[in-house]
Amino acid sequence: MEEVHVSTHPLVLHKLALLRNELTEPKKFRELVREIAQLLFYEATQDLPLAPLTVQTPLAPAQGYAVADRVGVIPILRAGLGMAEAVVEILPTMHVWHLGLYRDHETLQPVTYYNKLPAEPDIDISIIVDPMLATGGSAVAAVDILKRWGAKQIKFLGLIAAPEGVQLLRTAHPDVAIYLAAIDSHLNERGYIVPGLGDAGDRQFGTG
Ligand SMILES: O=P(O)(O)OC[C@H]1O[C@H](OP(=O)(O)OP(=O)(O)O)[C@H](O)[C@@H]1O
Ligand SMILES: O=c1cc[nH]c(=O)[nH]1
Ligand SMILES: [Mg+2]
Repeated sequence: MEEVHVSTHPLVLHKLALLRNELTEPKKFRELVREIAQLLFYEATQDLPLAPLTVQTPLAPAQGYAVADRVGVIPILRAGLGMAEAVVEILPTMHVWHLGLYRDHETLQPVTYYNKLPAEPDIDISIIVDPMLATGGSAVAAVDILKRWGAKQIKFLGLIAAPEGVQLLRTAHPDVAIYLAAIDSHLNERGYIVPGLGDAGDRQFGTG
């Protein structure tokens, strides 16, 4: 069973409070999503394998390292887009494969509307990014799709989860490590995380 990592980093906690604030407007909200995603990505990539290499400095050869595995980020549209752009800034060699899933407002079940994965997996580590892990239906569906595709090592990177979503994802896919900024109290009757931050897609894109 993989771990659930909930960040305790002061910068993450500081920025998370700003992100939750209902007065934070979309421009600032997108900036905070980007910054928190980068901090969590740093934590989620602590175990990336390295290959040694030699570089020539202006003075002498120096021992260095390069990330050895091919890493891919899979944003769940729409809300995962800002997180994907943020992590690619840190590791520009990453491939980005988009998955479109939305949650039906009545049934709360995920509906797949876009899948841009290539025929064969071309990455060693797949990192799914989506700010909200609510019922967990979307995350489980995304992992199902990646596993059917042939992905071996999968991580989930989110901002805020409900206990229900963490439980569902861990039960369905115990081999997926989960990285979060917070696990909140519960889901309300409409499937929203409480206290959460509202609708992450709407708050990033000014819709809703
Ligand atoms: O854990 P779940 O209950 O499946 O809910 C989480 C999903 O809901 C949100 O997406 P939404 O359906 O609002 O789509 P959007 O990103 O296009 O706004 C969120 O970004 C997750 O993808
Ligand atoms: O609280 C929630 C739950 C699902 N999706 C969101 O954007 N927010
Ligand atoms: Mg939404």
